[in-house]
Amino acid sequence: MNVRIGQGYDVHAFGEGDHVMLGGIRVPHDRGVLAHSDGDVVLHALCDAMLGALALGDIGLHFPPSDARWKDADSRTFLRHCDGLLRERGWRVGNADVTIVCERPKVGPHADAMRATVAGDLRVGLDDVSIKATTSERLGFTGRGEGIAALAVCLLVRDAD
Ligand SMILES: Nc1ccn([C@@H]2O[C@H](COP(=O)(O)O)[C@@H](O)[C@H]2O)c(=O)n1
Ligand SMILES: C[C@@]1(CO)OP(=O)(O)OP(=O)(O)OC[C@H]1O
Repeated sequence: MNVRIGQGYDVHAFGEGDHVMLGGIRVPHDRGVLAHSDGDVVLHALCDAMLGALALGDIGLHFPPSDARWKDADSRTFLRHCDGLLRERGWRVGNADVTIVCERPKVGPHADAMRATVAGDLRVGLDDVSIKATTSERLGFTGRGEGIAALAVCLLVRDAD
């Protein structure tokens, strides 16, 4: 079996709003995020990890913020598109691991719903997708509640020729 690995990172600032989209799930919060799309840092970091594993550029290359088509877009569209790019080259996600960094909202109660949504979109098993969270102990921009960040690592697999 052939393997490739990629990593991704994304940040969005908090702004006015009543929810944040994380891993395709609407998480109630007293803030929203500032973004061109729905601002889902989990899916953006994951897309970048998937694209990075095959050196296919990054999310901004495939979905430019200058393109009005992606205004308020559902980031699951990006995820499914990236999955298609991998699969048409013979690859699929082996497993992915995401860490969300924020003081709030509390991610734990929503993590399994996010995993199920992502696993469904990637057509992989639930156990192939990990989504977890940490605070930054009130340090830095996430610690001050100015924004939310996510880091993703993704292994791609392809059956040997
Ligand atoms: N936004 C968050 C942050 C953390 N968690 C959970 O709390 C645990 C403790 O966080 P520390 O930063 O103090 O280590 C963490 O392991 C997560 O399980 C969360 O759900 N949402
Ligand atoms: C997702 C895109 C879509 O235009 O815009 P944003 O929602 O602002 O998110 P970002 O993480 O900055 O990635 C760039 C863009 O591809």
